[in-house]
Amino acid sequence: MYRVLITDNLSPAGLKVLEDNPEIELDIRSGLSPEEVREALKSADGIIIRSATKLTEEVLKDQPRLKAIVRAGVGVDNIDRAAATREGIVVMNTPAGNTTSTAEQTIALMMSLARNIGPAYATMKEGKWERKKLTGTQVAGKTLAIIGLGRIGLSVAQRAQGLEMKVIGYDPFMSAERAAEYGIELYKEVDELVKHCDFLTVHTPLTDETRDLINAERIATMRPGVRIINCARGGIVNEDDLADALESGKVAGAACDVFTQEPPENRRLINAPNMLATPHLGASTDEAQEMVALEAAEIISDFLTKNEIRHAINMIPVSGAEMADLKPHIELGHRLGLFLSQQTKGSLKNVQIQYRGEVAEKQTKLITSSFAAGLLSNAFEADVNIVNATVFAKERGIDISESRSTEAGTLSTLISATVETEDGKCSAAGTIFGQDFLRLTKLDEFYLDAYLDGNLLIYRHNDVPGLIGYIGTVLGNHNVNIAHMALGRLQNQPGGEAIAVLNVDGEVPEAAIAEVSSHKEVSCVKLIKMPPATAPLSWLQ
Ligand SMILES: NC(=O)C1=CN([C@@H]2O[C@H](COP(=O)(O)OP(=O)(O)OC[C@H]3O[C@@H](n4cnc5c(N)ncnc54)[C@H](O)[C@@H]3O)[C@@H](O)[C@H]2O)C=CC1
Ligand SMILES: O=C(O)C(=O)COP(=O)(O)O
Repeated sequence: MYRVLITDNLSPAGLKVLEDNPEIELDIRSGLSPEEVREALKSADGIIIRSATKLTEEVLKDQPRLKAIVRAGVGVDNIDRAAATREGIVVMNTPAGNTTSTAEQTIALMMSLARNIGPAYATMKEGKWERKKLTGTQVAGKTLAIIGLGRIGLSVAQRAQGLEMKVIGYDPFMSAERAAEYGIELYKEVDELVKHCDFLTVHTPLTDETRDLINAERIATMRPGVRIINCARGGIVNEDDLADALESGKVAGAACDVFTQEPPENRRLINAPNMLATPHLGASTDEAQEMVALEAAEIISDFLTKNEIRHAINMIPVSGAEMADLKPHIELGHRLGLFLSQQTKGSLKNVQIQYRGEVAEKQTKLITSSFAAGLLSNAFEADVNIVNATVFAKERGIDISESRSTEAGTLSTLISATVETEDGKCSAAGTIFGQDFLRLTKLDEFYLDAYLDGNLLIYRHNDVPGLIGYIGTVLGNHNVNIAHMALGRLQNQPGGEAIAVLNVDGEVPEAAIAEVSSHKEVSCVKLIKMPPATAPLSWLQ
């Protein structure tokens, strides 16, 4: 049974999907302190949040059970993404469900600013009738500047065009041709754009580049009487600079749905003249909430029960069907990594992985991550998995590169890995027989056909008669049963160097290893421990 924690208000439609899933148990709590969220997460496989719950590094640290965070909405700035990745937790969101509602909120705020709806209502409540003072401005024929032409920005553009506004925009990731298809005149510089508008709205995420994007310097270059709207994230428009500009009258009106601190304790901006504020209501419609809740519920269920990764922020997305197809390859990658971690000595420098044949057409990045997880799994106390392994490798200066060729060799699929340490190089290659029989097909320069599970006794030897009998007798004397044996000869030639990989049942006593090593034709004896064939990866069930 998977346990899903929900700490923010989620629409009943989404809750029902989860309640109806027999594999999921819900833990719904709200108003938790960060410490309480941390405690509650200890017994959760996944969590669904909106913008109120803050998943900081402290909250996410040491949460071995937690596998996924789903944000029922767009913004993930309340989640420490780097910390989640390090802890091996997948972060996913529901990007499209609240686009229309947030665009409508932006238009509603723009119209309210244009027609002084806020002060008109407030003064009426006070018993006043101030018609002249509250004369507004028409939006038709005016220019709206949109910064950030993503889902919401474009949706605002379409609506504004319906209101007969001219729309200009800035987005470094949008081409002028594509902007033109939406009837938007694209500016190359934000500094130029802000000079040419009557209304300005921001629809970017909050990043290092967008923090304080609208500041005193840029406001100074704007048309007098410009009106500014922020329905994206607090901090994209500098709050103090906006308050100054409202007080001076340079900005005729501003509307914010989002704030650097929510709820805002600093009331200066809220109390500034001609300021309209709403408490982060962009996505708060029945329709948007139902859509994001349903999608969040599906995402967490499909992730936990089918390994599907949808709308991931810190990983490559993969559908359930793709994951089912990838599963044996991910297992093989992991086992090759685990195998090589025990074969090599000295600190790791770099790793090269080569994908050949059918596997080269798949999401090899995930297989590489899985290989890295296997390679590093014995090196860390923390759980190393497909989400965090390459981050750990990078942090340790281990360079992992991959190459692909769809041209098949003798095997239809082949994953080969070479690990270089300060002590030298070691390589191994593997394939999949049938659906999911994993095989080691090459070890250094020796071709063979060995299992990749259980206890493997490996030794190098000279290819002489009688050796197999000797090894069998030694192991037999120590009550060790041989389940499978694979031999590989250098260039497949008799009488030269050879390697043996023996699958043995149970442990091999030190004395047996010493006896095998003592044979004059034998060298490099090693016992490698692999998981049983039937043990799936804990993060891939
Ligand atoms: N008020 C509310 O309740 C809601 C707020 N939001 C917020 O609205 C914002 C936009 O959301 P979506 O349109 O869904 O995201 P999106 O990812 O579709 O669009 C963001 C756009 O910003 C652009 N961008 C990134 N850096 C930029 C920069 N430095 N300058 C100009 N453009 C830049 C990107 O190229 C992209 O086109 C997000 O911050 C999101 O958190 C979203 C939903 C509800
Ligand atoms: O989706 C977003 O980015 C939002 O800002 C909506 O936030 P909410 O889910 O309403 O707390």
